[in-house]
Amino acid sequence: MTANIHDHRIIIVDFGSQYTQLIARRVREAGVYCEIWPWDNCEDALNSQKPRGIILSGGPETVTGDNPPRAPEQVFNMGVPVLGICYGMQTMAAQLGGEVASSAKHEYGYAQVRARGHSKLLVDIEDHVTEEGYGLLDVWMSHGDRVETLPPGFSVIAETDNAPLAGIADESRGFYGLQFHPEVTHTTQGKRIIGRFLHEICGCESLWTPDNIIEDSISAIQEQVGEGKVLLGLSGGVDSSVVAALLHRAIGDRLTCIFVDNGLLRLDEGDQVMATFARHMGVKVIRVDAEQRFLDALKGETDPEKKRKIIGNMFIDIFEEEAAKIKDVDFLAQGTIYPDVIESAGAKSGKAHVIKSHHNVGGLPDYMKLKLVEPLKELFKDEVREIGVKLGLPSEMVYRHPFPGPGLGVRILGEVKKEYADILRQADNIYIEELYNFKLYDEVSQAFAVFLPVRSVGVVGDARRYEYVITLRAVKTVDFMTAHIGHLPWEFLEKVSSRIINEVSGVSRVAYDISSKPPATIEWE
Ligand SMILES: Nc1ncnc2c1ncn2[C@@H]1O[C@H](COP(=O)(O)OP(=O)(O)OP(=O)(O)O)[C@@H](O)[C@H]1O
Ligand SMILES: O=c1[nH]c(=O)c2[nH+]cn([C@@H]3O[C@H](COP(=O)(O)O)[C@@H](O)[C@H]3O)c2[nH]1
Ligand SMILES: NC(=O)CC[C@H](N)C(=O)O
Ligand SMILES: [Mg+2]
Repeated sequence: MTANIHDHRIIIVDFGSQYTQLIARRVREAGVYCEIWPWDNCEDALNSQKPRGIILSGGPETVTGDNPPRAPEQVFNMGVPVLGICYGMQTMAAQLGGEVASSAKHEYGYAQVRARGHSKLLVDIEDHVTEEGYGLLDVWMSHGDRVETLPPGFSVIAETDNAPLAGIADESRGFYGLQFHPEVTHTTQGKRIIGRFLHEICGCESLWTPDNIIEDSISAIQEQVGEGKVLLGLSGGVDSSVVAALLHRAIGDRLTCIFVDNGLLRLDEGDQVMATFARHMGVKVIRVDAEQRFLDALKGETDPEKKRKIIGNMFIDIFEEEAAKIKDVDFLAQGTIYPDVIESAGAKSGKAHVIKSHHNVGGLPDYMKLKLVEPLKELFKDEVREIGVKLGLPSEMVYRHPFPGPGLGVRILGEVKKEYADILRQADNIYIEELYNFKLYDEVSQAFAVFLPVRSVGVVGDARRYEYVITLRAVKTVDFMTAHIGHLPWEFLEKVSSRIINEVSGVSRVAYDISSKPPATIEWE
């Protein structure tokens, strides 16, 4: 590799836009590494990281309010190009001597922008061309304020009827502002505009590719770990599996994985994890069969929160016991990914995080003195998946729906019993198998069956049946914080229902969960 993949980097200064992560996604997709830093805590990062360009995000505040968020002055003194988007453009204009005002005309949604002049940013990028030869862009807007007077040195590069200054630039300094949002897909030329800024204006090369990411993380791990030994909790989920594959490449048999079979896994999951990692990839995996311990600990407990705590604590106990058996472990690896980092740093840290802390290995006590190895902490989930495939993991594993650490424990309502877990495993397996058969698995974000410990009357072969209920759940979501129900076709649901009732003894009825989140959650407990 000639240049280091982190050398060509962009810093995104976050003013609290809902789309800041999307900006980062677009920059990464264009092959350029970037980090998001909040506007009031980005100065050290700007000084130490030497970005090749800076993007100022949008945000909910108004530039004309009292004490509005500001970009640190150094943003404009570093000699690198700056792209301000929406609030980012407004604050750039205000800070550099222009004027911004709240407008009576708000623009939300679709708008058509006329490109003016021939700015480096927009030239030859257009959806349509007017008779006079102006380029027209179909864009997405979301603002109430607008730039009224240009700062000295700036000219207009785009306009709409409502915002005569919809794009501004001082090309001699490489400063650009866009009132519309190039990061959203509704702005059809958005990718090209961002690519233009990164490659032609900032001079960034596309170094952020899966192969380079892998090569770079491997050398980073080797440097950090030296001759040390690493322990990893392997669940068979996407993140820990990719960490295992990376660490295995980096340090070979100095990696030990611990896979805990808690009796709350999906059908044959334990065997699959062992087959993939231990047999095919040659990774050292210790399988701890702890089904009975988990079932004993859960016996009689019906409260969802208490069940989660019992499961989480048992994971930690088992981890500690196993770690103590291995000599000289110095590091503990975790599958922390970039959204976890952003969420825990941001003001709205929380929900997703609290949920995960129930079972996460992050709860290990301090006295273990293990240092953390987190090779995925700069990556988004889709980047993690891409490098997983490159590392040779089976794509069914990499593109699997997420599976919560407490597993079937939160999908068996009330008390957990082995009998219930066995029924649920079979029903869930039929559901997932048919999702693949009908090519619907990738159409939903997460799908699973739930066991309801109530009985319902049925009739089979003229005989009465009085058995349990299985509910099917499927959701579509981007971030799992909110979710729509999956619209699965009736013929599919009919097939799954009939197979479950016919093939799984102990089930007399199948229902479909039609609750979105909020107000329901994705898991039932
Ligand atoms: N059965 C298990 N055995 C060992 N470690 C586990 C087990 N279940 C969870 N863990 C640990 O807890 C971490 C968090 O679990 P989580 O489900 O969030 O991530 P994941 O399983 O790696 O990926 P995914 O989100 O795709 O399921 C895992 O990365 C793993 O280190
Ligand atoms: O690793 C995890 N440990 C947990 O304790 C946990 N609880 C819920 N989930 C997953 O998080 C997403 C949102 O779930 P909820 O809407 O039920 O909160 C869904 O994807 C859930 O499967 C968990 N994941
Ligand atoms: N999306 C934005 O960045 C909005 C900026 C500012 N709050 C406005 O309404 O104009
Ligand atoms: Mg998991």
